[in-house]
Amino acid sequence: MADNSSLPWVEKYRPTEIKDIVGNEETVSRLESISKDGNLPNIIITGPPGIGKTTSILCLAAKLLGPKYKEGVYELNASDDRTLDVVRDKIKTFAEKKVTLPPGRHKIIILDEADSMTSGSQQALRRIMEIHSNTTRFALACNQSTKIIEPIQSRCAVLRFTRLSDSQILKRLREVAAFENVTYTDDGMEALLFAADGDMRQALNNLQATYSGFGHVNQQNVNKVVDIPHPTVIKELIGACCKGSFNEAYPFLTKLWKEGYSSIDIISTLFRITKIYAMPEYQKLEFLKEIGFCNLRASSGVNTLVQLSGLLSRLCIVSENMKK
Ligand SMILES: Nc1ncnc2c1ncn2[C@@H]1O[C@H](COP(=O)(O)OP(=O)(O)OP(=O)(O)O)[C@@H](O)[C@H]1O
Repeated sequence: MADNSSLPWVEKYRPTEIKDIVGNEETVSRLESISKDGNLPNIIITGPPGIGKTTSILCLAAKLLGPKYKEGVYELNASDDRTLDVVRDKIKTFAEKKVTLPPGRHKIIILDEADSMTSGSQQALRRIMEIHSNTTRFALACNQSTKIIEPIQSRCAVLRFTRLSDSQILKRLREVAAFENVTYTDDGMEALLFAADGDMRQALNNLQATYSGFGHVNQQNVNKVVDIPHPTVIKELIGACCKGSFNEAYPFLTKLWKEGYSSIDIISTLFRITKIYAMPEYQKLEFLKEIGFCNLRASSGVNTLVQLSGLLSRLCIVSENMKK
């Protein structure tokens, strides 16, 4: 057996069979039926990063082609050159190559992050797709299907993946932790889930980074590894705003600012924690509204400490008004 002890855990624990893919049950069951009847259409799998899109395609290709996988699959990753010439050249050459496959099976071309390809490359792809439809199928993974040109979209079955739930990620983290003899606390796992925000790759990477850096996974160690504003600091900040105390809230903001977090980092963590923070419904709605406006300004380029301070003051005013 190959020694895979030095592999990153995301690779070591990458599912090799469709049934082991966590979450997105409906889409995964469609892949399962494609793998059984063997009738693979051209497909686009779309959704946020780190949730199993590429893994699903690899599992499907392995199931469909079995021992012919090496000969019958051509994978071009985002890190490979995928300029117009390469698409015309390499992909076309593979599509034209004669490979003897089991009856009813097709060669498969896998393109990761297909939405990062230029529209010229995509146009070339579309032609190849058309010409070689008898022998070759395409499986494209992307974050945004809208960035794939219409003519390709209309030739493909589009399968959507969504972020994984905390409980789905937690179950997987526990399994991996057990295999790797990782000791952890519940708050350590919670911190991993919060930082991952539905991204399994991120969760596994942070689990491994925390364990290899500190030998134990607890909240404190996870927060040293993950690069998001410290949730405890944000909670304290929200608590101070709920009391209507700007003077108490402001030092938490300047602490995060000095640590180098951007407005968007701070606002998005503020948003996620406010959503689950225990406070009266009306106050939460007002907080979320203000955070939304601030996010709008920050994403249109107005991302100064003054803006964020203004947000704090508005949150405090909401809380003060509620006391009346
Ligand atoms: N649904 C899942 N079930 C089990 N493991 C998963 C799942 N999603 C992600 N992983 C783990 O995360 C790693 C990365 O997953 P994958 O490459 O499939 O993500 P992706 O959705 O294609 O992301 P990207 O859009 O960034 O390419 C896998 O090797 C696997 O270890």
